[in-house]
Amino acid sequence: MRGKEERENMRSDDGYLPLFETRRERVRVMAYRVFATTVFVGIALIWVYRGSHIPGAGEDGRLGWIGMFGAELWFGLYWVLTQSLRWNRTFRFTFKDRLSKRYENELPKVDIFVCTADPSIEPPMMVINTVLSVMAYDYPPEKMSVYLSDDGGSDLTYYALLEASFFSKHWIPYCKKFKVEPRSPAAYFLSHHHHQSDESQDLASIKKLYEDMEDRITNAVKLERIPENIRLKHKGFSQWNSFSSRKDHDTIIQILIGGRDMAAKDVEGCTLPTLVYLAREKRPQHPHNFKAGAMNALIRVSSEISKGQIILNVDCDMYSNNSHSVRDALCFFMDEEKGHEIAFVQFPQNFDNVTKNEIYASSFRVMSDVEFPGLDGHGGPLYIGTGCFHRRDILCGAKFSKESRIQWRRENVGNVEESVGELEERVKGLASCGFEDNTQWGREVSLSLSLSLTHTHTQKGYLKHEFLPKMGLKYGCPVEDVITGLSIQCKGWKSIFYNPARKGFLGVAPTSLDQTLVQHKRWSEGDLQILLSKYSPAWYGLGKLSPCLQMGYITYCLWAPNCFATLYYSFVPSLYLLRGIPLFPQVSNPWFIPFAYVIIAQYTHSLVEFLQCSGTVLGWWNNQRIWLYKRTTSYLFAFLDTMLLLAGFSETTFIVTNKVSDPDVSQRYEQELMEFGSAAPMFSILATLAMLNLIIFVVSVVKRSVFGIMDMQIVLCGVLVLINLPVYKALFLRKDKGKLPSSVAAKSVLLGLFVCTCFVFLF
Ligand SMILES: O=c1ccn([C@@H]2O[C@H](COP(=O)(O)OP(=O)(O)O[C@H]3O[C@H](CO)[C@@H](O)[C@H](O)[C@H]3O)[C@@H](O)[C@H]2O)c(=O)[nH]1
Ligand SMILES: [Mn+2]
Repeated sequence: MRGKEERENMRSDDGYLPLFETRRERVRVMAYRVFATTVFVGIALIWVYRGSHIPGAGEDGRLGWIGMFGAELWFGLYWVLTQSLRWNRTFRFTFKDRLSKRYENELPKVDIFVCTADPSIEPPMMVINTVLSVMAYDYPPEKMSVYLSDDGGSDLTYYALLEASFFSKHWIPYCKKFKVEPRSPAAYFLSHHHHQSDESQDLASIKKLYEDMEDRITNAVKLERIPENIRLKHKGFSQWNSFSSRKDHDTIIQILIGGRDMAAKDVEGCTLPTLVYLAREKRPQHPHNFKAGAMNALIRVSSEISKGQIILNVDCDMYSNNSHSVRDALCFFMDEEKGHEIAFVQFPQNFDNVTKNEIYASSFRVMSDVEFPGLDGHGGPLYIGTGCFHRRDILCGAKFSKESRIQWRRENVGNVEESVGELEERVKGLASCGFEDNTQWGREVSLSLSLSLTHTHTQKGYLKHEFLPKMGLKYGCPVEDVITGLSIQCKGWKSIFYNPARKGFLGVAPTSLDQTLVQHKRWSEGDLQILLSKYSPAWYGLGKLSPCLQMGYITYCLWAPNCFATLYYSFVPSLYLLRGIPLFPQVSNPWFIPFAYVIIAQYTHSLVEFLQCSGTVLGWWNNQRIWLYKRTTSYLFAFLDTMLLLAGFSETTFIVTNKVSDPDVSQRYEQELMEFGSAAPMFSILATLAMLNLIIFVVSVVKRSVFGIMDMQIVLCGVLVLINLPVYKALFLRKDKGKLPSSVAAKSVLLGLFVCTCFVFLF
């Protein structure tokens, strides 16, 4: 691989060795650029053909033709945008040995934020496995603090964390002794069947401890309450005495390990990382701003307890799979030459429950292996929420200046005399829901919100805590992460994408079609809102981001509007087939060549790219299906909802993804059987489109002699039928609970027939 890549800064002239290295592909990128140019010529020829062959007024198919022209213009222009992601792939490599040689005694403090929101769909056992995995990082424990933000305000989650704090005293020394990977106990026990003999004794006993803890927690979860004896033993539970509901309660905070009192030691006598539970105050009349609100409360609370200069954020389902990730991230931040420009280091989102052929396209392979390295070549990837290291000062709004260098100092925060109890009382106010009124925290995303917010900085606590120019994560957008990262990059900061061979984080991907589509609706809706907001990469980013990075952002922001061209393509040519009106050139026509070339070249390229990202052929095919489904449902709904939001008829929501599923749903997931199981409106759209194409395909095959001239239209219709096979199965053949209900079957058949009949006879 090496010869083909250009390697930067191996060693500068003065003999200085950098902490990380950057490699850019050269040969491959050049080859790709040539290929892309030929595809572009093809696309341009298609446009020329469409533009020069529009049927005259009154002729059959004029409207349909103009629509095709519109769709192909859109597809072509969108394709141009996506080229930015493939133009300059860049890969990063770290030198952790150099880091420890130079800085082992001056490593900065790191605060780790884990967010959870609902114990019923984010089980406490999963949450504490994530917490334990990050507590066990290979990093000086006295410099590490782990905060769990619980938007569910659940005493069950709190109880689980309390149990985890005891278990960590055994788990962390065990991990260090045997250099365990991964350091999430559940994942470790699952993957470790073989082990050395001297380890097996220890393994058996630590496993026993874990399972006992698991029993206690799952029992409490089943009972939905904490056993009385435990409740009485730990004073922390008293904070739930005044609790009325998860939407209405005081701040609950508990420093379980550490803080001022560094007495907490593990069984080997080593210090443990600080561990804090936080459920910020919630009141029904106060918008809580979802994850962004939780993160901002964490930023403030941690600034009084530990004030780590580096902040790592993970979702509660994303355990650390690599105990060196903190050191990897620091290699970027602490690099003497380039480190001071870097605002955040984003790891890819990987999942440990993706099946071989990823039926819901949830592995994001191409995104992690192609698109994000591509963005990294233009100034840095997007911030995508979990698995991201930030510099605290920048996350809080620091401006970029070329000269500024970072001081990696260890600060002692607060008053050393203060007891843990006093400290807890003091920081409670920082997590109250009124704290941010009249401050710059999370300020405006424009849209509807911007008008109602004022920018005065008069609140006392605000000034007192020196948060004046600081802001944190942005509110009002369902993808708080992307918009926050964008605003940081617009200030001139760089970001880094780091994708090591041993994955940094592993999470839980959705296991049903419904969840996948809802998640993508949230994402595409949020991205579209960004495009229309004050921070639009198109306008606001002008001159602040490199043009290629702007294009990269816009590709994601245009997910939602993408629905129209795809919807059009997925039924209009088929309907015209029924009427015998051709919308594509015949095979014998020279204009057929650009169509054939673009389609074949693009699909071959996408397949090869997917295989190079270690996917399977069937996985690629499944990806195409989900691509179609997202565009015809999630994106459409996201577009409509955004319009309603703009018109002031709806509010931003955040539907948390379910991380547990019934055993039979899981079983079908393992078998890669698509899970429908409800009559959701999105499924009706999918089923109707599928039925429509099936009906037309059958009719046109039967009457093949009549329609023989329209090969491309038949092929398109046939491919749509082929890709929809799982839908037909779910409509008519399956008996299990994951099938489509018969009401959807009836509706889609009737609607399909109705549309076809109307089209043939009425127009
Ligand atoms: O009111 C809320 C809602 C969510 N969360 C947490 O936010 C995280 C992400 O939620 P999830 O339902 O898992 O959404 P995903 O679509 O998987 O999340 C991706 O997309 C989100 C933006 O849409 C980002 O916030 C996430 O970091 C990113 O991983 C989870 O840990 C939740 O517990 C909260 O803390 N408070
Ligand atoms: Mn998630």
